[in-house]
Amino acid sequence: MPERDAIVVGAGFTGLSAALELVGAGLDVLLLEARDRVGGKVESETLPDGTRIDTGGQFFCRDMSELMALIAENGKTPVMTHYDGEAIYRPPVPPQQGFARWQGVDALRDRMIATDPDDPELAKLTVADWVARQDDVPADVRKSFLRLIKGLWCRAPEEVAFTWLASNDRRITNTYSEMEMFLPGTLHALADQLAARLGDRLRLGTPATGIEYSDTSVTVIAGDERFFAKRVILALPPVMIRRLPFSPALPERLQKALSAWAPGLSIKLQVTYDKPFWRERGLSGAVMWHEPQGLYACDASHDDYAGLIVFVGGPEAQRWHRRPREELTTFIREQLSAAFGPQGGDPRDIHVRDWVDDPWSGGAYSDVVVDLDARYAEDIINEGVPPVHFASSELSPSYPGYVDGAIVAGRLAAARIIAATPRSQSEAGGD
Ligand SMILES: Cc1cc2nc3c(=O)[nH]c(=O)nc-3n(C[C@H](O)[C@H](O)[C@H](O)COP(=O)(O)OP(=O)(O)OC[C@H]3O[C@@H](n4cnc5c(N)ncnc54)[C@H](O)[C@@H]3O)c2cc1C
Repeated sequence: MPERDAIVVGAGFTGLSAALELVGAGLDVLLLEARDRVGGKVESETLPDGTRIDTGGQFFCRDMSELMALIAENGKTPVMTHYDGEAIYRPPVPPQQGFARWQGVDALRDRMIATDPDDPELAKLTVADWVARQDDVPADVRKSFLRLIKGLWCRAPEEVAFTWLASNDRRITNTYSEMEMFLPGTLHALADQLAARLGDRLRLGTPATGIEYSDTSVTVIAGDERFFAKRVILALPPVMIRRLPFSPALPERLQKALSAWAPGLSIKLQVTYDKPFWRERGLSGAVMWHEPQGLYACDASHDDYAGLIVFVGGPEAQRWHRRPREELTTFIREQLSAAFGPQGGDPRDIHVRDWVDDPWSGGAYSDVVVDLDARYAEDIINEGVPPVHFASSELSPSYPGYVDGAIVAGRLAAARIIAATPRSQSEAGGD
């Protein structure tokens, strides 16, 4: 049987970045993807008016250097997210009070980041436990912080492990808003462009259904087919890795590390209007909901397209996932009408992408650690069991949970394989 240097499973930004890096080093690589498209949690759809929209990952900022470089290399030009004007707070508060509240949330985040990772007092706390202990902080700031966790990490703060969140946040170092810009032609189009460089090294519609491994080789089973390689990178989020059967079974500590994670719960809605009417009223289009918790809206207009994105995260997303779609769109119309007046509740179109329990992503925006005993889960997964390697945005040393983190994680996993591959071999392969 022909044995490749490496197989990469999963063609999100992690897998695409890993595969391109390996090909660049001259290795013989095959990338297997379950879906009939690449991009993973970066995907797109076309609205009835012909506008292509990102229904998954979309935004970035100039601090995210790997993604910025990739965008530039691929000849794409970002547009700035429109933030001029006042944000709306729901229920309403005077803008200055709302701003002060968010400054308080930022300070609380800084306090979290500054905690000692080795403090045994913190080891068994959930995020909600830790916030409850910050009793010198005003109650509305603490509530907004919890709202942020639901909206950004898409799980109840009563579940999320505090030391994991603090460690995660230490690696998210942007000074500009992470939603500073986006690509008008979609970020997903960039994933397509990367995939095109792989040619027939990419196989779509080929879900891995099992992994067999020894010290020196790996077999990836995909239904009736078997693919052989010296090494494999499973470029999948932890919740998706643990669905795969391994033979022999993974070491117990690795199984425990993989089971420490829960998928995020999120729904992304794209609400299209005839024009960005809020701008005429001096509004930015951003809406921060204190209640219901886990909702956030921002302006996603560009060129001739006018629209808002509404994110629903955490328990609120779980609740709507179980209800009929029409009830969700009615609820969103009501929320936007309450925020912007009747025009807000009368959009031209509402597109809904529900990521809760997604069959190939598990959830979104990323997996989070909910096992309070799993302090070293990321290190253990990153070690892997060579020749089986693991990579995903969640496991990145920078911007975990973001597309930039996925690129970094994929390249790092590829670097481990390249380092372990004899030099003559990596020089002999490739294009
Ligand atoms: C709604 C939403 C909004 C987001 N917003 C942003 C944002 O604005 N900015 C930002 O930076 N990030 C954002 N993110 C997060 C970002 O998209 C992810 O962190 C990143 O794309 C993850 O990349 P990945 O390659 O690690 O994982 P994934 O994208 O999950 O890729 C894993 C791939 O593996 C495939 N797969 C799964 N199981 C198998 C199998 N058994 N066999 C073969 N293939 C398999 C999947 O189909 C998928 O293609 C958002 C995500 C979502 C969903």
